[in-house]
Amino acid sequence: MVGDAENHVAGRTIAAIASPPGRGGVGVVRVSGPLAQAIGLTVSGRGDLQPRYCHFATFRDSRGEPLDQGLVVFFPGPRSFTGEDVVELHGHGGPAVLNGILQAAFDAGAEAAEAGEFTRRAFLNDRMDLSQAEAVAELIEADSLAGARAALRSLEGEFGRQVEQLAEELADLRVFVEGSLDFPDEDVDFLATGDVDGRLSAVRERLTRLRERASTGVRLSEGFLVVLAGRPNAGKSSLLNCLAGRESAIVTERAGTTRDILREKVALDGFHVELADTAGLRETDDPVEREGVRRARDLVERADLVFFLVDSQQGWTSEDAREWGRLPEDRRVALWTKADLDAAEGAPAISCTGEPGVGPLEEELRRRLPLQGGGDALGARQRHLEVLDRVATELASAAGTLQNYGSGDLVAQDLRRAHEALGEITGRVHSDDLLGRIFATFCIGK
Ligand SMILES: Nc1nc2c(c(=O)[nH]1)N(C=O)[C@@H](CNc1ccc(C(=O)N[C@@H](CCC(=O)O)C(=O)O)cc1)CN2
Ligand SMILES: Nc1nc2c(ncn2[C@@H]2O[C@H](COP(=O)(O)OP(=O)(O)OP(=O)(O)O)[C@@H](O)[C@H]2O)c(=O)[nH]1
Ligand SMILES: [Mg+2]
Repeated sequence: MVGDAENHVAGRTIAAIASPPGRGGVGVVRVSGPLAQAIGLTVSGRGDLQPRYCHFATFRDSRGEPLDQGLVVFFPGPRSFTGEDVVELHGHGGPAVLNGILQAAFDAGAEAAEAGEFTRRAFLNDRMDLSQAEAVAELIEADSLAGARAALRSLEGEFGRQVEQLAEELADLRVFVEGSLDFPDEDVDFLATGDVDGRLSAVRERLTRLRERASTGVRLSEGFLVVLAGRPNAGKSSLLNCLAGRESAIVTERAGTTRDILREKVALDGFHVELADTAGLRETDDPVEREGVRRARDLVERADLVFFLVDSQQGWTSEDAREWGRLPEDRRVALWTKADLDAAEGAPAISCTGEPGVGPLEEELRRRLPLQGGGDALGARQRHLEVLDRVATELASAAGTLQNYGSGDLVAQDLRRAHEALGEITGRVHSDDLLGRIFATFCIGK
């Protein structure tokens, strides 16, 4: 299905509390759809609403009982967030008041908005493409300024424009390659004359660059998972506490203290790093500890980085060697602990209680995690990376075929698939199912 406004008949008028639950200075009930203006008039008791103007009013319920003093704003479509008539009722930010105002809007003809429905309407009414709609959610979810900036770049349309540009270049290439298929008997090698090869490499390079910017954006919002693993008593929980700056995990001199996974978030260069303390790795008959070890091994598989802690007083044992061997090779870093007690060599050494502190661990984090590139990151989601990877695979296949003087048909097919996949990012090509999955993750009122 192709996303255009005709597909969307805005019959229903929707309403929801747009501000977060809880209490705040001000709270907003937002209404969108054909009845918005009438609802604004009814709830505010006013005779008229000047477009895009803040009116002071007393909001009343359907029996005429006063609910709140507030401000009402009317945005006639299409110059509104959703592209439809929108009314905002700004009241005091408490649950009783806002639920009362929302109920008054329902009584005047509105229906409850679904999660993300305002933004979904903005998309369906061509106010924004899908990457922008998703950036709205990224922006709201951002809890670092770097993450918010990346989301804003995408909200302003930067991601969508980059994708569209790639799509146009692919469209040109397709036209050329498909055109050449109509002259199979010509002597001239059409694919060679049009520099299809060169143009394709240029597109692939831009795609790689875009993938990097989007992947940094995903990282900014999702952060990194760093697992502290090691044999019992290595000092994992002490390290977690020290990095978190609070006594999060129980620390004792007994081996096998930790069983559950404990998580603490820290910030590093604008990125979130989630540190996970785990049960000491060993074979044991204790069923509780065994479950802890199982969970630790599971988590290691999902980690971006695993620190394997080794007690420098104990030295590197055969058990350490065995556990180290089970860790993912490309994501493991050995770390001597308790360096205040014993000088260790070979791997970076840290101490939670004395010299050299935990600086060497931070150095390793900076060395091993891709923390750079935040400056031009684009707010994006895992879904976008998957699409870009699919596009890259198709284009790699096209390039391979070209290099081997393979059939133009195959090249055309790969280009078509790549081109179509790109459309899933901006929503040029979308299904109701895709929209359903995307907007279900939004909050009500967004
Ligand atoms: N009170 C309030 N604050 C808000 C929002 C809102 O809906 N209400 N937003 C909701 O997310 C964000 C702002 N986004 C908005 C985007 C477009 C339009 C809008 O009316 N656009 C018209 C007019 C543009 C103009 O005058 O330049 C348009 O695009 O035609 C409004 C809000 C953040 N702050
Ligand atoms: N001197 C010194 N002692 C430490 C340091 N880190 C941990 N310890 C001690 O080592 C012992 C074990 O520390 P934990 O942090 O509980 O070790 P763990 O790896 O979490 O152990 P399990 O949960 O049993 O797997 C405790 O007595 C800590 O006080 C350190 O940097 N210096
Ligand atoms: Mg522990």
